[in-house]
Amino acid sequence: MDGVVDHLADERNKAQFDVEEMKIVWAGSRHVFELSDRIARLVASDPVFRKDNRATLSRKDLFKNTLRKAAHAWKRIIELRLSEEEASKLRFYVDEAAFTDLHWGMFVPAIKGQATEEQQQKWLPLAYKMQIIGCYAQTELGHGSNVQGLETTATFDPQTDEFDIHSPTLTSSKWWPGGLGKVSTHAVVYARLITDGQEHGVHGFIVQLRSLDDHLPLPGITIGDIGMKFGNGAYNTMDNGVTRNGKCVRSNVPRQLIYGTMVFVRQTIVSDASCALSRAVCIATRYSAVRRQFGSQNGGVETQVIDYKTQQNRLFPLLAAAYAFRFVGEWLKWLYTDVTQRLQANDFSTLPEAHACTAGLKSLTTTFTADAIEECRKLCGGHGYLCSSGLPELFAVYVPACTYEGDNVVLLLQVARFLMKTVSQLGSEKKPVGTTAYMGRVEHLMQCRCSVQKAEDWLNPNTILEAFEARTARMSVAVAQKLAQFANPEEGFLELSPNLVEASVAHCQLIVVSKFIEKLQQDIPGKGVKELLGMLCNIYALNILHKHLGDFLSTGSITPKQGSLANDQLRSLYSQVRPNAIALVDAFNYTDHYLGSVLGRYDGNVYPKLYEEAWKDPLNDSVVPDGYHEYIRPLLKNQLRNARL
Ligand SMILES: CCCCCCCCCC/C=C\CCCCCCCC(=O)SCCNC(=O)CCNC(=O)[C@H](O)C(C)(C)COP(=O)(O)OP(=O)(O)OC[C@H]1O[C@@H](n2cnc3c(N)ncnc32)[C@H](O)[C@@H]1OP(=O)(O)O
Ligand SMILES: Cc1cc2nc3c(=O)[nH]c(=O)nc-3n(C[C@H](O)[C@H](O)[C@H](O)COP(=O)(O)OP(=O)(O)OC[C@H]3O[C@@H](n4cnc5c(N)ncnc54)[C@H](O)[C@@H]3O)c2cc1C
Repeated sequence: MDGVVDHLADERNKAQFDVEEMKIVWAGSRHVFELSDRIARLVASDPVFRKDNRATLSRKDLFKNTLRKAAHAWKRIIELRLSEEEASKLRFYVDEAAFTDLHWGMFVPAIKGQATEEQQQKWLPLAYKMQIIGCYAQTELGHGSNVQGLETTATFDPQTDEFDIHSPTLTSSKWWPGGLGKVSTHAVVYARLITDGQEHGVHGFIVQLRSLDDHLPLPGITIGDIGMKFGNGAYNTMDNGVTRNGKCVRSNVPRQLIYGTMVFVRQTIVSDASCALSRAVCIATRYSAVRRQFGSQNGGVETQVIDYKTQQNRLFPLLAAAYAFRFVGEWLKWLYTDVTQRLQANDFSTLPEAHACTAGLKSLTTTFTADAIEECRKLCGGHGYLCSSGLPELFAVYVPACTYEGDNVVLLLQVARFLMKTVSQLGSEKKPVGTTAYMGRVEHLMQCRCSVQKAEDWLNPNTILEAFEARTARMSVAVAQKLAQFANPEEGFLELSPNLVEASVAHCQLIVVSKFIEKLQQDIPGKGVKELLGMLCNIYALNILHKHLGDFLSTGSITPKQGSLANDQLRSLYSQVRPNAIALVDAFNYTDHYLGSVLGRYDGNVYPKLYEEAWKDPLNDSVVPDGYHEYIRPLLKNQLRNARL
């Protein structure tokens, strides 16, 4: 910040905690912090990675621009001999959805997780060196959620020792896979395996799509892009493909390993939610401290909008959620590592819980984050609607996360099945463990009473936990009892699906709250860091309690008076967090390049930069617009003539 006026300096001076230590907590470790910081600066200082007005580029220019950046990123990765961790951070900070996300995020993990040793030895070195580019081709025009309903077939031909991959209908065309449309040379294609005329369910097959010489589709394969998507720039940097297939190579793995890839990808999506959410919150918080409206006394300065309690009530729960999602993401990563080690040893016992946790938390965090980005846009008033705020593009890129890698409602229904199974096994030999261990105390949770008598009693983590556990246990048992009244359980499941989804949401919220509380039990160094995190944890939990008061009251988990005290405590927490708000978003350590927002600039110098940015719009290239002579001038002349008549 040398030589630059910091308009947010007063705000930064108010902080009551050690921001540098909080940066380490946010990053996860000093090593990750230092690595991220170095790579973020490297990307920000490279002119090729500049984010040149993506919103105003044509689809073709946008796409070519993305190819250019992806090629440059790879060049830098090779030149600088970056490690896998550094390379992945570099792609993250380049911040442009591209085929590489799918190559590294799905194609490589699918091979690692599902291919045999021999197949890995053949394909992984090629993929690691990007001598082939891969995508993940599961979804078809006719089926996405219903994986068992996929129509593409893979028929083994013993004569040629090959699989014949066939899309027999229009609806069996692979439709949506990222990177497939224009770039990928290979794909992991999901198809129904047929051998000796017998079906063996859906499996993944590595298929070469394009020639490695001239990039033309191989014989029998038709490929293209599926067309423009939501938002002008945004996700349109990505080619999403449609293809109908011919022949291929081979694979045959247990079904559970296919599941392992989905568990992995959903886990990364949860971590990504905390990134997208913190980015939007950083923009809205900094701008809320810069923006002033009303409240001027005797010609003095007006009130910073961040000081309005309504602004705090909308913004601070989002800030708290960013931290909450960060910590639950860390835990989920641990869970994934654990389940992977078990799968490798043929132990599938923890897979159902890992599936329920990743599916549920993917759903909870992406739904919340998509809504929160839009809320941040509104928190920035009119200027939030400008592309230069960074928020419209962030929303457009982010919102499909509610759909891809499993529609969020479909995923919550998976959690519901797991919950119902857990409830049905209560009282049997099989004791609930892990995230459902609380169900083991169901008798207590069905009748316990919340002890809160005054607002501060809500600061006790055990009180919060028990209220959340009681709410979830009671909702789950109530819906299980209703289900039991149906002669046909599947019919009951369909009929009661809205209640089941609500119970699943409650269960997932409980996981996030409990993982935040567990985080606070760790040794966290730095002046005031733990205290601030404690406040954020309480805001996260009490805001949910306030927003879902109906659940807590209807299950009798708390009384109306206790609900009202929780809200009083929330307001008090907002006042305590307020002086720390800017420092709490500084702890994300985002560069201005990554934020891509005039409103969220580190130095808070918003107005001159907004003005400058506006003049860069191509519409301002000429003072008199194109079309004046054709459409405006004749109109004005006609009006003149009419007026004279
Ligand atoms: C690229 C990496 C992502 C990085 C994120 C960061 C992003 C940053 C920038 C963003 C920019 C670009 C990135 C773009 C990324 C886009 C990626 C998108 C990729 C895709 O969308 S790929 C397609 C994904 N498709 C789905 O997820 C389909 C959803 N459907 C299903 O998962 C399932 O079929 C189901 C609905 C869950 C189940 O259906 P069904 O009832 O038919 O059940 P099954 O017969 O299949 O199963 C029965 C049995 O199995 C259990 N089970 C199901 N799934 C799993 C699992 N995953 N793991 C473990 N167990 C599973 C199920 O519970 C049943 O058990 P039971 O018999 O009851 O005991
Ligand atoms: C940007 C983007 C990128 C993608 N990338 C890839 C990729 O790389 N590879 C790939 O293979 N796929 C990809 N997809 C596809 C994606 O995985 C699917 O779109 C997703 O799984 C949802 O499936 P669907 O489209 O069939 O939705 P549908 O299942 O048709 O959903 C439509 C509606 O029906 C509801 N619904 C469906 N089933 C049920 C049920 N059982 N009970 C209650 N309600 C139900 C849903 O909640 C939703 O409201 C991508 C999609 C997008 C948007």
